[in-house]
Amino acid sequence: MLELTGVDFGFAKGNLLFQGVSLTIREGEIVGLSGKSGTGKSTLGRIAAGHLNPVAGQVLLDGKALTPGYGAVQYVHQSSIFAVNPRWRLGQIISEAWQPDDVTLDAIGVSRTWFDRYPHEISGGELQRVVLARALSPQTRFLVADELSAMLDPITQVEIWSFLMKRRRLGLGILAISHDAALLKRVTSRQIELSMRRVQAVDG
Ligand SMILES: Nc1ncnc2c1ncn2[C@@H]1O[C@H](COP(=O)(O)OP(=O)(O)OP(=O)(O)O)[C@@H](O)[C@H]1O
Repeated sequence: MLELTGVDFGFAKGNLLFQGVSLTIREGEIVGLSGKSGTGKSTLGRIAAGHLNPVAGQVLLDGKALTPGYGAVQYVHQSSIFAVNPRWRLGQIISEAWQPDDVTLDAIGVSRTWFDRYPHEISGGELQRVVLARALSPQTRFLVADELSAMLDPITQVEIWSFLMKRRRLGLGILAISHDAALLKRVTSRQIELSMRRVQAVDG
């Protein structure tokens, strides 16, 4: 179980972006996170993945503090270009994490023919899929999917979410951050909304 308890965070001292945020994602659960632009959804997602430390509160994985560098919680952002080394070829970028099997690559829509190319030599949507493939190594137990499919065409979006829902049935927990209410309704079992300084349940 991935738990955030009483999390406060602010970029500037004395100016909190949000306060006392608690949320839980169980294995095999997809939780939706929505909220107005700038409320801190991506920031909360990065805290959940251990990329940022909260000012107060805790991030716990199975009741223990999240260990930096351990890949059990992966964060995939809408702007994948910032998440890759531009000097590395795509094959190297993916194999930094693991060697994905053909089933995973096909399901996500990643072609091995791209592996010799650099990040700027594929499209934004293709790069998004490469970053997702990299994030889904067998040791990944929770995925923070931050506007994961916003750059993708509707068919690819459906294919990727079908694959993620299969992985969910195998135990993957997902925090799905999105402005797309229809998508969240379709893929999540529970939704929460981040508004200034707090989080509240939308349903279930
Ligand atoms: N490194 C930073 N330093 C200072 N402020 C930051 C930094 N990163 C983000 N912010 C600010 O923190 C606030 C929350 O940003 P965040 O990206 O988490 O919001 P969001 O809810 O995900 O927004 P959106 O829906 O537009 O993606 C924004 O006002 C943003 O400008």
